Amino acid sequence: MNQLYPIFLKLHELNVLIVGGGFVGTEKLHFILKSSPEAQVTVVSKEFCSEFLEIALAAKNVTLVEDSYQEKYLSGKHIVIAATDSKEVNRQIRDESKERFLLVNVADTPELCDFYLGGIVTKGNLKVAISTNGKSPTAAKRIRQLLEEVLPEELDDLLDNLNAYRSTLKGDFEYKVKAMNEVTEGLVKRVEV
Ligand SMILES: C[C@@]1(CC(=O)O)c2cc3[nH]c(cc4nc(cc5[nH]c(cc(n2)[C@H]1CCC(=O)O)[C@@](C)(CC(=O)O)[C@@H]5CCC(=O)O)C(CC(=O)O)=C4CCC(=O)O)c(CCC(=O)O)c3CC(=O)O
Ligand SMILES: NC(=O)C1=CN([C@@H]2O[C@H](COP(=O)(O)OP(=O)(O)OC[C@H]3O[C@@H](n4cnc5c(N)ncnc54)[C@H](O)[C@@H]3O)[C@@H](O)[C@H]2O)C=CC1
Repeated sequence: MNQLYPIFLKLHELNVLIVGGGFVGTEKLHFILKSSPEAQVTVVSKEFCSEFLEIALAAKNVTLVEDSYQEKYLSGKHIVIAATDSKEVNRQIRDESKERFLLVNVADTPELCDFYLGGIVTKGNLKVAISTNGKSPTAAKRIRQLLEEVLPEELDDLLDNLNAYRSTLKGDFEYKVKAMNEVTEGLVKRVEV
């Protein structure tokens, strides 16, 4: 059983540190920005690969620091992603993050992660996050691609309409729950064949 608990973070209001601007750092930044284009991210790396720079420089709130990792870079951060190619440096980042009670992801070592990044599908206001419990990141990618294709764009109109209806409802909480459940009943009804 997958016992991870997903939460939806306001990365445009939190400070993320990524250490390592190579292949893995690029992948992580790409998917963070795809889901949260205004995420506030600082990236510390000895060097940055060209794909990384392309993505980072086009983003709104990404700050680059060309340096070796030092503990001082944890200051003011909420979330840390260690993506260097050195196990020792990744371990140091993890240990120093834990001392500060920061949430940390070590891309190459699931056992050292407080959280995993997942496959993410966004359709307007709807967001679906996919986790395979670290069993197969490639499966998470494929399921993400599948859902991106099958979930209709109109789902966002549905959410807008439901939100408009919700704000017209007068009455107590119980009444609102009943009204919202009634109007959405058709969404989960099996189609009779
Ligand atoms: C545990 C986790 C920790 C974390 O990184 O957060 C982790 C760990 C590792 N990934 C590895 C490899 C690959 N990762 C991907 C892709 C993705 N990896 C992502 C998440 C996660 N990867 C977390 C678990 C998520 C879950 O529960 O499923 C995704 C979903 C999200 C994201 O990265 O943003 C993103 C797809 C995004 C998308 O497309 O939507 C591909 C495929 C590809 O790139 O095409 C490969 C190559 C093929 C393969 O190995 O499967 C390795 C081996 C490294 C080595 O051998 O050196 C490890 C380490 C290990 O498992 O030991
Ligand atoms: N979780 C995932 O999705 C995946 C994880 N991995 C693992 O991730 C690790 C990183 O691999 P790559 O990104 O391909 O390596 P890479 O060599 O492309 O990038 C490493 C980056 O870390 C930087 N760096 C190294 N030491 C540093 C230090 N002390 N301070 C700051 N920056 C430093 C380098 O300058 C470079 O930019 C590998 O151990 C690999 O096994 C690999 C593939 C997928």
